[in-house]
Amino acid sequence: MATTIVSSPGKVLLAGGYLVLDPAYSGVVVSTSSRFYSVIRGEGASGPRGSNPNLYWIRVRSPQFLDAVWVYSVEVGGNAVRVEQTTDEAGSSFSKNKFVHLAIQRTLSLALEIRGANALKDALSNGLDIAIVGDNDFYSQRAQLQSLGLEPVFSSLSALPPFSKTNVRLSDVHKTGLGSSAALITSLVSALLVHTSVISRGALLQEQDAMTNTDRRLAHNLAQYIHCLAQGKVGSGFDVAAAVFGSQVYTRFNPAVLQTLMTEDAAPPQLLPVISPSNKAWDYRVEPFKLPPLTRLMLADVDAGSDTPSLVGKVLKWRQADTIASHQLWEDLNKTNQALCSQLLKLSQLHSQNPTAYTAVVKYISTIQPLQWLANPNTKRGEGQIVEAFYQAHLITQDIRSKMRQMGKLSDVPIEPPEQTDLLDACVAQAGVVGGGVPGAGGYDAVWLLVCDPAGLEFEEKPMHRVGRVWHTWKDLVVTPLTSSESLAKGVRLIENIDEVAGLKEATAV
Ligand SMILES: Nc1ncnc2c1ncn2[C@@H]1O[C@H](COP(=O)(O)OP(=O)(O)OP(=O)(O)O)[C@@H](O)[C@H]1O
Ligand SMILES: C[C@@](O)(CCOP(=O)(O)O)CC(=O)O
Repeated sequence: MATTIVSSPGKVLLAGGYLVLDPAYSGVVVSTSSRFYSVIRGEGASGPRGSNPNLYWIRVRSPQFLDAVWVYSVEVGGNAVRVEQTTDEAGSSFSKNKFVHLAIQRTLSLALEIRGANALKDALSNGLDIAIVGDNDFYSQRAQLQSLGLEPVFSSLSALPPFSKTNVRLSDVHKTGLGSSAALITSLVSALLVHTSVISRGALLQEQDAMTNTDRRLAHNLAQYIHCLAQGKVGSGFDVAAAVFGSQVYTRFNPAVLQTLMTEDAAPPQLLPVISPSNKAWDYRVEPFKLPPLTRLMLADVDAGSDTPSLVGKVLKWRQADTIASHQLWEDLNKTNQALCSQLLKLSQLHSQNPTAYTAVVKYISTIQPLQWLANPNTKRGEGQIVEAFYQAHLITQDIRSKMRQMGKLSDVPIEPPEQTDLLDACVAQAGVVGGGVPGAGGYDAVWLLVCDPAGLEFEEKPMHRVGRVWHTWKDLVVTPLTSSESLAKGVRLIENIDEVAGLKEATAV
C-alpha cells in the first residue's frame, strides 16, 4: 500500500490578536518554516478481528514523546465509523489523545460519506501506521541544549538533530506557541483525506490558486471543525487557516457554521453538508500576504508563559463592559494593523520595481539604528523612497505595540507587560531591525521581530546576530531563539518523497 506524507506549517499572528475573533477585523498571519509531518503507511497495524470482517486497525505514533503510541480499532459500518482506542496491542499508550482520536474518527466518517464503505475498507485493508512529528521549534529545546552543554543560541539549535526526542510525555512538554495542535490536525486530517482518496494528491502539491482549490478548502473546513471540537472552543481559526493556506490576511468564519456538529460523542450522521466547501456559511476570507524580500522573521520563546484562554476571557469581558472605548481602540488598532500589511506588501513592490536599489538600502539600514535611517544626506536616487518605506513600517509596528499596551492597560491584561516592553525596546533599537511585537494574544509567551537580512554579509555582521546577542545576554527574562523563519510554501503540502525532508525517514521509522 502507498505511503502518504503531508506537512503543514506553524503560525505567528503578527497583528490582529483579539480583534481577529471578530469578523469585522482581520489578522496578519505568517506561516512558519517549522512544520508538522504526518506519515501514513498503508500497513503495519493489525489486531484481533474475531468474527467481525468490518474491523480494522490504526496505530498512531509520536516518536518524539514517551508513552505516545495510540492504537485504535475502526469498525466500518454501512453509515457510520466507530473508532475506539484499545490497549490490547503491546506498547499501546494508556494516555489518551483527543486531538488524534477526533481527527481519525471525524475524517474517516467524512470519507465514508464521500467514498462509501468499500472504498474506505480498501484504504484500511492492511491497517494504517501513522507517525506524527513536529519540527524542533514547536517544543522548547532548552533542556536538550543544557543536557548537551550547549548555550541556547542559534548555532546550537541548528546542531540538534531534526525531530529531536523530548524525553518527556506530551502532557509535560513546554510548547512554544507556534500552533502545534493546528498544524498537527491539519497535516493528519489532510493526509487521511489523501490516503482515502477523498481529496487529490495534486490539491496539496500545487501552490497556484491554493486559496481557492476546493479540495484544499474541504481539508480546511474539516480541520477547523476538528480543531475546535478537540480544543473545546471556537477560536478565530487563524492558526488552522495558516496551516492550510500559509501566510495571509485572515478574516474569521462565523462560528455558527459548526453549531450542529459541536458534540463530542458519536460523529453526527452527516458531516458533508456542513463541511463542504460549497457551504456558503464558511464565510472566512484568506487574502495573500508575505514578508518583504531580504527581511527575516525572528521568533523567541520567553520562558515565562501565559494562559491564552484566560487573557482572551478578560479582554472580551472588558470589551463588553466598556463598549465605546473598546470599539474606538479596536477600530484604530485595526486600521494600524492593516497599514502594517499594506506597508510590508509595498516593500515587496518596491523590490520588484528596483531590486538593485532595494538591496542597497537593506544593506545600508542594516548598519544603523532606525532613528538614523532618514538622516543620510547622500541617499542615492531611487533609494530615498525605499528607506522611507522601511522607516514607515518601523513606525507602524511601534504604533501597534503602543495600542496593544493601551488595550492591556484598559482591560487589565498583560498583553505587552513591562518586562516584554523592555525586551522589545532593546531589540527594536538595534541596527537593521524593522520592528517587532508580542504575537497573538501577547503575554509572556514569545516575541517576534522583523529584521533586515542583507545578502553577502558574515553572520556576525547581520542584524540577526545582534538581536541574538541581546536575547542571549538578557537578564530579566529567559529568552530562547527559535530557528523558524517565514515559510514560502503555501500552507499544507504533500511530500512526494520522504527523503526530501532531512531526518523524517529516520524519525518516523516503524
Ligand atoms: N507531536 C504530537 N503528537 C501528538 N499530539 C500532539 C503533538 N503535539 C501536540 N499534540 C496535541 O496537541 C495538543 C496541544 O494543543 P493545545 O491546543 O493545548 O496547544 P496549542 O495551542 O496548539 O499549543 P502551541 O500553539 O503552543 O503549540 C496536545 O495536548 C496534544 O494532544
Ligand atoms: C487571542 C487570539 O486572537 C489569538 C491567539 O494567538 P496565540 O495563540 O497567542 O498565538 C485568539 C484567536 O484568534 O483564536
